[in-house]
Amino acid sequence: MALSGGHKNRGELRVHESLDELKTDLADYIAEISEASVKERGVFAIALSGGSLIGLMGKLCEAPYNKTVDWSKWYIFWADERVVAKNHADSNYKLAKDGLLSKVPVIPSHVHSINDTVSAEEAADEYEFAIRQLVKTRVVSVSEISDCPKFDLILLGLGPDGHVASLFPNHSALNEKEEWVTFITDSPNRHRRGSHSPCLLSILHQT
Ligand SMILES: O=C(O)[C@H](O)[C@@H](O)[C@H](O)[C@H](O)COP(=O)(O)O
Repeated sequence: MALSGGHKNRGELRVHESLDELKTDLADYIAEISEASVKERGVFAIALSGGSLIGLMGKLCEAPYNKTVDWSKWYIFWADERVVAKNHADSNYKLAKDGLLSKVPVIPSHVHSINDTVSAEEAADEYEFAIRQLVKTRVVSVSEISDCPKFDLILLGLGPDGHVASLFPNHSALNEKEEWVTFITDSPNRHRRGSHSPCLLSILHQT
């Protein structure tokens, strides 16, 4: 693994020689952050996205992580979700459930998926409300400089055009300042995944 970067406060860039090395490093990294959060706050709040991420997290389902990670302290959220049923092939919840959550002992009530039985607008409002409640009880921390939620870890893939979650470069959704969760009606992602997944929900604010 090569490390580069070094810009103050810009984080660290890790370049891996192989997919296997990347998967191991990612599992180690997540396990480390989880342990530190549980030690400091008693819980670990993680937000997932879709794409290749869940496949890359696969080692967490294997030894030693499946036994050493304190799964009972995990609270799981989605950085973005498609407006499809939870059992639809395009659902980011289904992706995570099949590839990770059904294979480790997370507590079902700690899995905060987006409601697929109401309209997308209602689901966004409901999700924001749920996060606000969990900020109040400090399951999700709060930013020191605003009232925005601060997850212990947000894992995002990066699309070829630079999009993360369902936030695309220059999209008007990037100007949203008030809502924590929003319904994006004209996401370019719909063209990538086909007409079954026209819209997405994204958590916008994290400081
Ligand atoms: O719902 C989605 O499509 C994802 O949340 C999306 O934001 C993904 O993370 C990026 O498109 C990167 O995808 P890859 O990891 O497959 O490159």
